[in-house]
Amino acid sequence: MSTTLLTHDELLATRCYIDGQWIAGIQHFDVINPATGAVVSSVPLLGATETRLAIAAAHKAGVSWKALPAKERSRLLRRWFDLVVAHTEVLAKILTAEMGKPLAEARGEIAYGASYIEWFAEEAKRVYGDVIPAPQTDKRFVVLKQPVGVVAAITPWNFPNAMLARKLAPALAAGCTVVAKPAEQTPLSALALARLAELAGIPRGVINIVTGDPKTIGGEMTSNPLVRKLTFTGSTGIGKLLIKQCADTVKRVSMELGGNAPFIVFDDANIDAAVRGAMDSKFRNAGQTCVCANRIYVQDGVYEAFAEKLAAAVARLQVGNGMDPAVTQGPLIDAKAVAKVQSHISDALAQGATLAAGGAPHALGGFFFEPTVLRGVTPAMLIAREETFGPVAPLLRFRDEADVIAQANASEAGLAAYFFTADTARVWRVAEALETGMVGINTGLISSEAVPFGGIKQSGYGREGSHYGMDDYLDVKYFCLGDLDQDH
Ligand SMILES: NC(=O)C1=CN([C@@H]2O[C@H](COP(=O)(O)OP(=O)(O)OC[C@H]3O[C@@H](n4cnc5c(N)ncnc54)[C@H](OP(=O)(O)O)[C@@H]3O)[C@@H](O)[C@H]2O)C=CC1
Ligand SMILES: O=C(O)CCCC(=O)O
Repeated sequence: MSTTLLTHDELLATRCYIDGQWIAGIQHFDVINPATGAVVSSVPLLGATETRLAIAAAHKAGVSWKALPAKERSRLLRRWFDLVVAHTEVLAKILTAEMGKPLAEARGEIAYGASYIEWFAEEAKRVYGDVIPAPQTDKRFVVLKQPVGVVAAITPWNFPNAMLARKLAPALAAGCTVVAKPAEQTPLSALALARLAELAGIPRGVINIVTGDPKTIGGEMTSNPLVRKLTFTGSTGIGKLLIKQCADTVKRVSMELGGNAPFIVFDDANIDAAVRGAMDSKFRNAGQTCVCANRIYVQDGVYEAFAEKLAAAVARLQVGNGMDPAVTQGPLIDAKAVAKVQSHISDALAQGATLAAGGAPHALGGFFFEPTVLRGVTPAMLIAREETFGPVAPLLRFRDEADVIAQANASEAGLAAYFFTADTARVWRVAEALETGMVGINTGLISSEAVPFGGIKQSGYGREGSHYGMDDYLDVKYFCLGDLDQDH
């Protein structure tokens, strides 16, 4: 593909994207770099009126978008994928500037987000129906899959590119059109993705991005009858609110909500591998990931060795501005996030836990926090009950398999779980017993475009990625063909 690449300034948005137009808006809000406090850009503060216009545009565009041959939608998605990959460096810099994660992780996120676009460009061509053998000879039963229609998408700040890409790509592949609201802290990655979609030739109105007030935008998205589906990634509290708001118009809903992942290290585990897994799972994105290890259970026999090795690995993390190539942990997203981490640590220390590493705001100030390891954590402590969403590894001790499974499952959340063991019989037993949508076995990294990402219990429903990910954007229709030959 020989397209001239857009520059950083050309991809750094100041406007929203509605019906193929870049809208300036009357009021604006600043996007702040969490590492420096500097203003990265300013984007429109839009509300219900503009959201309604975007929904109408998506509805209109849906007529021709769903009528395109799947192969043509696939071709456009593939072109978009190529453009995203070609712009990796610029997109990663915008992402790090607005969100704070280290540049290497931001590059990884761009590749990860793009992988969903590539995957669903391929899946677009494979939306198969079904023919069901009928119990009567004069009937035929046929099942067809059709796009849901207009989709509203609300995404969080922790993966501002990938969380949107993995909603947009299957929706578009299925023949749906989308109105998306990115998090206020990180709208720039979303708008940059839309700019590249425009460049790829995805028609006007198919993707619309609205930035601004969450309550009024969310209110319009959930009440407007033209919206047939809401897909949300974010906190469990806001997810529950949006489910209630969608009830009046009976919209289909997908929810990727908070987790409280147990990470279990059995006596027979390879301890070095378990430490690597814990570093990946706990400290990726400074612990601001819904699938992060949140409760690390270590069996009696290896507790001391694991705690020592984990504390040593944590001490090697380099905290600082994510733009610096040496940095491996950026700032937290905001002051509220720092306060939550501090409150979890204080509560644990007050109840008898001890520090094996870190434990305080980082000397750099701002939203930087020391990577922390807490020993002697118990199930009663706040840190074991709530999602911390920060760089703190709480170590709990356990006796045996039955004990740890009971503790791991004693949570309202059910997103991800991890365990490390060398015992193959235990692999099946524990994987089946854990009450989560995803289980990592001898690994701390489970995400891929090829797998169904999602939770059970209060972590939500719906799946993103893999062929299951298409189902969230398709309605099933059944045809009953009767009286095949009326003369007989
Ligand atoms: N599952 C996950 O991946 C995530 C989990 N979390 C959890 O949630 C905690 C709080 O993070 P936070 O950013 O406040 O998460 P939120 O759930 O508040 O934010 C996620 C998205 O929802 C939007 N939103 C907020 N309120 C409304 C509303 N009333 N109607 C419609 N949309 C709304 C936000 O918009 P705006 O930014 O404009 O407020 C953002 O786009 C974290 O500490 C973490 O525990 C957070 C992010 C992701
Ligand atoms: O935190 C999330 O919401 C998603 C985590 C990123 C991933 O691994 O897919």
